[in-house]
Amino acid sequence: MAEASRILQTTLIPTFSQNPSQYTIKTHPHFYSPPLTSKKISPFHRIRCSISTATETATKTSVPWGCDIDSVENASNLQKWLSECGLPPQKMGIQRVEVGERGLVALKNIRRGEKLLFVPPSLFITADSEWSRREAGEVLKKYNVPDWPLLATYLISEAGLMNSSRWSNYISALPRQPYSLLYWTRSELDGYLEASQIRVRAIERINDVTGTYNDLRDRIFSKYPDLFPEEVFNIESFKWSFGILFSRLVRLPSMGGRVALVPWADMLNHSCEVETFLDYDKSSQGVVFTTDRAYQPGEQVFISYGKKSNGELLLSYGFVPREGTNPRDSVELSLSLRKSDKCYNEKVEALQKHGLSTPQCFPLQITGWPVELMAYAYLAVSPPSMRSRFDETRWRVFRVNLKTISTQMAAAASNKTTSKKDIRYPEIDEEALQYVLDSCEASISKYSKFLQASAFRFKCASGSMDLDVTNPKLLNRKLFLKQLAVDLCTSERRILFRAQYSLLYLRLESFDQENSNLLTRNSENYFNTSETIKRYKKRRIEGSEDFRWFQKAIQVKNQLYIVWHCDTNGCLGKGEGPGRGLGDGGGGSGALSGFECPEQKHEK
Ligand SMILES: C[S@@+](CC[C@H](N)C(=O)[O-])C[C@H]1O[C@@H](n2cnc3c(N)ncnc32)[C@H](O)[C@@H]1O
Repeated sequence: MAEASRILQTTLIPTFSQNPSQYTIKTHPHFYSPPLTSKKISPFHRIRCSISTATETATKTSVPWGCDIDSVENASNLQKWLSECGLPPQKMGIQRVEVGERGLVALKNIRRGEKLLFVPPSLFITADSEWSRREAGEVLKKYNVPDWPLLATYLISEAGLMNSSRWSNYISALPRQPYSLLYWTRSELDGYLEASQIRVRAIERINDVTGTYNDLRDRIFSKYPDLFPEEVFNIESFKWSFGILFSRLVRLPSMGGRVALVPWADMLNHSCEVETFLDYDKSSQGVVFTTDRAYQPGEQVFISYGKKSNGELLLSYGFVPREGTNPRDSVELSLSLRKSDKCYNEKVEALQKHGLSTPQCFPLQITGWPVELMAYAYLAVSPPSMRSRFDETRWRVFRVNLKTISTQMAAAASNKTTSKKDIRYPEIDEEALQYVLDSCEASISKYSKFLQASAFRFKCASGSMDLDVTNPKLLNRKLFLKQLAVDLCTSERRILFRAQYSLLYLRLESFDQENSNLLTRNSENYFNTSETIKRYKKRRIEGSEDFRWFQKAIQVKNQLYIVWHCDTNGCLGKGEGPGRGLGDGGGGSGALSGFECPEQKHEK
């Protein structure tokens, strides 16, 4: 299934929430997803974002410029034109590729550590680029329009001039209609991405784009209709230009973080397996990247778009990497205070002091989560008797407790022995763990509901339609969007399963001192062997709380096994141990690496 999304890659929009949560995963200084509006430099931070995406019609219109997303012909013309304009001879050529539709492919042997591209600044499009219609540019500057809306308008202005624009060869090679989240209807977002927090971010972005366009129209375009005619400067063309910026704009660290469209360099596709990124090279005076692996002729050359989660990649670039290949993958877990909490208001205040709110999203990664998540959980479960400790001092105490928990988590993740004295938690620790577990479970069940329903519908659809999934043009739009959503939800649910497993492990450790030796000595089989269950039964009364926990852990462990082995590949491959499928880059040691399930033994 992930195959379809690999073939049908889309162009989507990146982060430009005006108040990004402090807990969003930091991104790489690369293909850039900055705020659309900047409070510092722009009067546009007042932009109205009340427009809803509730249009129920899928996009009917597309702009009259650009090309089909897989048109190599237009891209070859682009290369020819760029060479005439000073692009030096390249070791790569544009071709149709398996990953990303079009991409740059090695024409010769390329060594590791080699510098490639050398696109000179005269070929960049930046906020300072000269406008073919000078008066239009002057008007926008007079209104101090920030970089993003300025560049979006610039692109439309040049595109509208067709062949008389200096950039016509570049614009002709850009996709006419990126498969952008901007083109998803509200009901598609609600229906396919309900379980994922990406849905909310997509809606915010759509509203931001629409709000920005409305603001430009009301404040500027309507006053200069000759310079900004509505036939050209309309919401469709803005969706297009923002879609292009979101998926192609580059931030250049060596140019002080300047953002630019860099023709040719923006034909490179992303791989989670490389780390190299585009930057300006002062010595050669051009945009370059340095390969971090060798390529043979015919191989596609990749760069990294940054340390982004699968959700962020979908949001910004319209694709979901192949399952288990993104070591930076993360999922946002939403935590909130209970409305019935007697100390609700005091707790909200305490959260505010730390820049948090209710609900609050925290990124869970395969390797862990921010300490603030557990601090939040502590606060959420604190009884009224702890009222005096909701303040900052108490918050620090929470963090101290968290150190113990983090140590335990790390130990759980590497199957290492933990010292017994660390394992004792006060009552509230267990409650806090339970609170996070409940949130994980609630989130998992949303994902499972969607995935189960999708699996059923896919079965029905593929039975009734003869779908050629290798041809994007033949694939039904809805099936395609749903497949992207399935890929995303599958990867996000796996991280939640992992977190749930780690929490269960901790919970078991915390209230079963007696068995900690057994646990650490024999952790590989702790959740699985009948031997362990027998020992447990001997020591514990069946039906006791910790026995129930133990059963639950086995259940989760089995779920994980199924998810990692059957969901993705549909088979249990030799050497595909659970640690592998967790996005640890294929070499990391996941909490479950080394665990063996009966099925796996059988497979071997
Ligand atoms: C900077 S452009 C790269 C060039 C693009 N393939 C083209 O033909 O114009 C970014 C877009 O390429 C596609 N892309 C990049 N990396 C990809 C990947 N690993 N898998 C699928 N699509 C990818 C996505 O559509 C993304 O929005």
